[in-house]
Amino acid sequence: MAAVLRKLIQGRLPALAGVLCRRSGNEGHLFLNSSGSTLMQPRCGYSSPTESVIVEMDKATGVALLKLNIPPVNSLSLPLLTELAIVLDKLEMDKHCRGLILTSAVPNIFSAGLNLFDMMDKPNEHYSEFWRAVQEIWIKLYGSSLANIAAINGSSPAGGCLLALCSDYRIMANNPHFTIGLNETRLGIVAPFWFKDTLLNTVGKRTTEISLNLGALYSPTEALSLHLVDRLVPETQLLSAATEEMGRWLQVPDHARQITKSMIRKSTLEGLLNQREADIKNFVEFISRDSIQKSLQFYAQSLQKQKQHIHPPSSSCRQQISSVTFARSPWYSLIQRS
Ligand SMILES: CC/C=C\CC/C=C/CC(=O)SCCNC(=O)CCNC(=O)[C@H](O)C(C)(C)COP(=O)(O)OP(=O)(O)OC[C@H]1O[C@@H](n2cnc3c(N)ncnc32)[C@H](O)[C@@H]1OP(=O)(O)O
Repeated sequence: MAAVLRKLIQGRLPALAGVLCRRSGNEGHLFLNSSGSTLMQPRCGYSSPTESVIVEMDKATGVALLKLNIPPVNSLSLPLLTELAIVLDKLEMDKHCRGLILTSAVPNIFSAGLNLFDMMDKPNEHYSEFWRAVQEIWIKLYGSSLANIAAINGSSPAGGCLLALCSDYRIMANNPHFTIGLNETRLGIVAPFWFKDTLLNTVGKRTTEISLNLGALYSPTEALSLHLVDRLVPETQLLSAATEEMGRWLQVPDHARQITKSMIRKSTLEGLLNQREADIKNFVEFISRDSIQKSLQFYAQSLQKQKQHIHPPSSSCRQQISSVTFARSPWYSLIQRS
């Protein structure tokens, strides 16, 4: 099987070289680097030095529960992305690990998406390093050989939604106060093509068109109806539901599931793998523009102002927002006030 997977990556999926390939046996794990050469990796534990990524490994089932743990909102900062990348590599290398459940240790928030302050008022070198780290996480999660289930236990805008979209299956806590979606346009920024492709592969073209253009954030019920998530459960049952669902995925032999997953996601992954440097250059050029910086600053400030001055919208006001939910959008609040 190792030979089949290696051939698949080196030959038929050349651009996926660098995405992990696993093999059984006593000799450890096989990692194919971007030049196609093999590196032996020792087996290791999953400590994250700052505890910003907590991993609880169930040795009996081979399922790792990974909790993001950066209060207040699990924003994806450069240090968090770096730690997450290390943990994901370790899990991928562990031959006992077959499945990953991604969730949050922060109450009511899955992830607030990319850390706004990593995209503001920084030198271009920082933007470049940050964006490479964002790309890396997407490549590792979307290209993971593990069965991957997102247990979405809170709001999940923008990059937070992307994390969830990388999973094979999404279960969300059915709490009407939570929202999920790619809301980038609401910040005056643009979801990159690989964010768009990940959404497109999940919900189809028409929903992608509406969601991305409007920067829509959806309630769990709306997200379910659009197939942005696969199932809703009461908050208290989220982890047991994710564990039960994982059992279904692990009934399938790993090699068959992994090759099938590669086949389905290959072209999307190649879209970025073939032009990573150009994508970084594009991001740096875009994010460093004065107009974009002003937009982000305004957005970050309004998040803070919202907390200081604005009460949550009344239920009648929320109903008016209706199917495209802009709840929690500082822009919406500012429009309402003016
Ligand atoms: C060519 C391509 C170009 C560009 C592509 C770039 C792509 C970007 C994708 C992204 O992910 S952009 C980030 C988008 N994220 C958001 O819009 C989320 C904004 N946050 C919220 O809506 C809310 O904070 C929340 C629903 C997540 C949580 O609400 P709540 O529990 O009420 O917390 P607060 O709003 O009071 O926030 C607490 C604290 O956290 C700060 N914060 C919130 N989000 C972020 C963030 N993304 N990055 C950094 N910091 C964030 C917020 O300002 C508060 O800070 P305090 O100092 O006031 O405590």
